[in-house]
Amino acid sequence: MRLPESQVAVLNAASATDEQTIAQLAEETDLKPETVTGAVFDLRDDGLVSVTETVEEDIELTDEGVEYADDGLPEVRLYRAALDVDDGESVPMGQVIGASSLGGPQVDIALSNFARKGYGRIDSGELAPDADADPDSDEEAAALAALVAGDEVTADVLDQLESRNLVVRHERTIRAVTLTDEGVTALMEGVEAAETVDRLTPEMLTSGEWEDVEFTEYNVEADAPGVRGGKKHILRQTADRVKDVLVGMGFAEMEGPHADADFWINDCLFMPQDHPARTHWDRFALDVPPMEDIPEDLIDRVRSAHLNGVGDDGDGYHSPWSEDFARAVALRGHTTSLSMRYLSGHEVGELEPPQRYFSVEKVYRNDTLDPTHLLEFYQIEGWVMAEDLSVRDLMGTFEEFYSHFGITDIQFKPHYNPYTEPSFELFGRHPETGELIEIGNSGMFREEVLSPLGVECDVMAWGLALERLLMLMYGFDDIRDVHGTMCDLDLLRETEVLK
Ligand SMILES: N[C@@H](Cc1ccccc1)C(=O)O
Repeated sequence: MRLPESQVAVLNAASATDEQTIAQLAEETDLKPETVTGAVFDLRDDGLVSVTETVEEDIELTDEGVEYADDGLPEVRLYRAALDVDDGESVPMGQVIGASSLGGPQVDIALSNFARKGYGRIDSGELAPDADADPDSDEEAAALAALVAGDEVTADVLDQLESRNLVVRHERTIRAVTLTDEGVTALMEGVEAAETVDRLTPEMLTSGEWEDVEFTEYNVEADAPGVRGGKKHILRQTADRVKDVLVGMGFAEMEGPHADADFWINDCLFMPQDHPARTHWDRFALDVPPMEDIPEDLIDRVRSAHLNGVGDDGDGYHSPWSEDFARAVALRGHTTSLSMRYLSGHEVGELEPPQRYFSVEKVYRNDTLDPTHLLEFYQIEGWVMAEDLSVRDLMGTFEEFYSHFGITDIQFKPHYNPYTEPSFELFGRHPETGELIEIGNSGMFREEVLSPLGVECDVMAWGLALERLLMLMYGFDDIRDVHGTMCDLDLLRETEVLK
């Protein structure tokens, strides 16, 4: 039998009784591992060898992990320093930190693990080490040492180390190769290397030799470095998908300014001017001239709703209402400003029911960045204007919308908004953590909102969080996995948004 040279080498090196890995065969044949892999696949396809694959996990200490393995965990060092400073009593934190020779971010790391791991209490600037704590039996320290020594550690402590970024895990496919009976027979009958070439050269072309050579077959299964081109961010891809779904449900898209007058962002929504959300704590005010282009008659009707309410038995806020305040420009904290612009007729003229509109756009809030909050995020805004709408219509719309994303267990909770009545929040269950997370807010616009806008029928409306939808779809639990410097590149590269 004639086979390509690399296959002959592998076949000779393989054994019918002992499994050999690609690495072992590469060593024995002096071929590159990828060449061996290619040869092995070809031999397997010809029935001459059999291959079993197992996935193994490689655990590697990060630089920080190596450092702690050498110098000790920061919390352990802090504990020992606390004992040194004072035998078991409570001591000022600054003094202990000074004595511990911990510096920079390690201080925070030490403090945050100190109490968690039972090394003592931290109380108004004092550290009280627990005399009974035993740093010598610190599980995490022991696990780091075991990993350095190449020993096994339990899954629990490994998870802990991974969550502290002290280790990273990689998966590796190990292929073990043995000769089949046919392989043994072929070897006994004699296997010779056929001349094969894996590339065409100019010389072969000019000499005409190319007509006679045997080409190595392509091995499309060989391990190869991944090629990564640019691609749309999964958030953007999901936004596009949301737009497709909503257009499919009969909605038209709204557009409008990111920086808008408070009038559209808040006043039209019957948000009292002294509402806490309207202070500089929550919004990003802009130092730009006030907005001129607001219909005067609408301003009059909104002012009157705030002062006196609407209808015969209406009631307003009876507190001052300032037009200057309403014209001031800020970054929108929700895209309900767009809904106000459209419902008022200011954007596309007066609208006759039924109507459906949506937007998938950015909003800005002066929140504190954490795993579920960003300062800028995307809202899926929407509303339906029609006669005789009910909360049942609203719920049904959400059920239909989310079902397009495979989410079928939405929960509803009564809520309060100054501009809707009734109102409710939407929750979805996180596929990994099992937690219920808030994914949106909604309701039926109240009379005080609709009447000044000149709308005479019902309007149901909502604002849903696009990033939260993504969390439910892809199971990550920190929004910073998809944004900013801490993002999870593998997640961003590998996640495919279904069309
Ligand atoms: N503006 C609300 C969402 C909402 C829109 C319309 C009606 C009711 C609620 C928010 O940002 O949370």
